[in-house]
Formats: sequence, structure tokens, C-alpha cells
Amino acid sequence: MIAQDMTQIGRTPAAPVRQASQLHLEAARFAHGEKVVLDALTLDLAVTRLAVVGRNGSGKSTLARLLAGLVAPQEGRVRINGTDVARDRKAALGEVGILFQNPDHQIIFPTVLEELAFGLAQQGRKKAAAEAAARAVLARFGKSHWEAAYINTLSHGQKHLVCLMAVTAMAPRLLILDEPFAGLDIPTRAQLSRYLSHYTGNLIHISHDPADLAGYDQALWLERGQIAALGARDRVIADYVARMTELGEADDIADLAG
Ligand SMILES: Nc1ncnc2c1ncn2[C@@H]1O[C@H](COP(=O)(O)OP(=O)(O)OP(=O)(O)O)[C@@H](O)[C@H]1O
Repeated sequence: MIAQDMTQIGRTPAAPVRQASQLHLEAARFAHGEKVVLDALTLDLAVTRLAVVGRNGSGKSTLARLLAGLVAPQEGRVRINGTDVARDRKAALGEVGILFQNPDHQIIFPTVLEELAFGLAQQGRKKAAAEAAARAVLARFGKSHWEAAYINTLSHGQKHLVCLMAVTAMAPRLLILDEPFAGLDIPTRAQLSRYLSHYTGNLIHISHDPADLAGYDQALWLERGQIAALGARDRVIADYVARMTELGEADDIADLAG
């Protein structure tokens, strides 16, 4: 069951609702060694609900990591609401959070409370205040009984929920979701989806499944590290699905994305 007033999850009551987040990428480049993933990517966009699609290997997760400031562009600039998210990590934590596809890549601490309190401490709260705020988030999600649970005893979906609680506890204005529903059963997926639809901050949602992206107003289609299309969700997703269907029906799969 969803606890209490879901509109307040991750936000204090006084927080502004869905004030757009401003993405600013200026000729951003990111390569893994010789492999250039994103090249001279330029984007100025006000985001409330943005869907991101693209083939395997097109650079979506790399873009997510750049936007979250987990990696810095090797050339160019990435700013979210004016913050250089890779350099100013403390300010970045209030601007942007990320939910990975695999919770095991995100979780650091053994227990649920420690995991939730960590991000809050990173934002500058003292240990006791961070733990109190973490307990408040657990209560809001109806999961106070998880406080002392060892995360390695939780299921994949439950770990996902821990990550979602941890990231929303920090109340970032922009939350990036990198295929958050992969591997989840239908009820867990529905529950997470409901939590997310009530998140009062802005969302960027990466998914291969257009059904996950209903309710998003804009969409960005990434192709080999370049923007293939950006605009109204319905049009971009329709064009993307048509193109993917066309490729899927072709016998020659030599054109599989690098
Ligand atoms: N650590 C790494 N070392 C080398 N190459 C990498 C590394 N991580 C990613 N890549 C390469 O970067 C490219 C983009 O990867 P990325 O994970 O951003 O794509 P994606 O669009 O998120 O893919 P998917 O839909 O499969 O999750 C791929 O070609 C991938 O092989």
C-alpha cells in the first residue's frame, strides 16, 4: 500500500512543484578509450517529463551518467540548472539524482537506513538529522519496518525501491531513471510506476518500452551518440517505433548499433 500523501514524496510541502529543470550541454564529448560514445552533443532544454529512447549502445546510459555528474565530459560542458554537476557534487545532489537499472550498482551500505541516510549526509546533514530524515522517508513509503533490514536479504524489486527511496530522500529537482522497470514483476513495476508518477520533481526516463513512457511530454531519440529526434513525445516515439520495427523486420542485421 502507498502510505500517506504521495504528492509529498521526496519533497517538503513548501517545495515548488515541477518547476522545469534546465539542461545545458555544450559540445559535450565522452569516450571510453578509443570508443567515442557521445560526440559534440549540444542541447538546451527545459525538462519536466522527458522520455529517452535509442538502440542498445546508442549512449543513453552514458548521457544519464553525464547529466547526473557521475562522469565529466572530456570536452565541452554539462550544466543542470546552472550547476556544473560533475565538479560541484554537493550542489549537484540537490539538482539531479539517478536511479540505475541495476540496484546492485547503486547500493553501498549493508542496511536500508544507512543507505538512505548516506545521501542526506552527503548533502551536509549531521548523522542524527540524516537518519531522522531517512526514517521520515521510510514512513512516507510505508516501509518503516525495513529500517534495520540487510539489503542483501531483499529481492531485486525491493532493492529497487530502496534506491528509489534513497534518491527521492535527497529531493533532487531532476530525477533520471535508467530503465528502472527492467526485471521487475508486474505488481512491483506498477507500484514503482505509481511512486514515480507522483514525484513532484522533473523526470528523465530511459526505456526500451514505449508503454513505460506514457505521460511524458517530450522525447529524445539518441542514435549512435547523436540526437536523432527531439520533440513532442507522441511524434518522436511513433517515428522511433516505426524505424525500429522496420529494422527488426529486415533480414540483414549487419546494421546493429555499434
Ligand atoms: N566501461 C566501458 N568501456 C568501454 N565501452 C563502454 C563502457 N561502457 C559503455 N561502453 C560503450 O559505450 C557505448 C554506449 O553505451 P551505453 O551504455 O551508454 O548505451 P545504452 O544506449 O545505454 O545501451 P543499452 O540500451 O544497451 O543499455 C556502447 O557501445 C558500449 O559498448
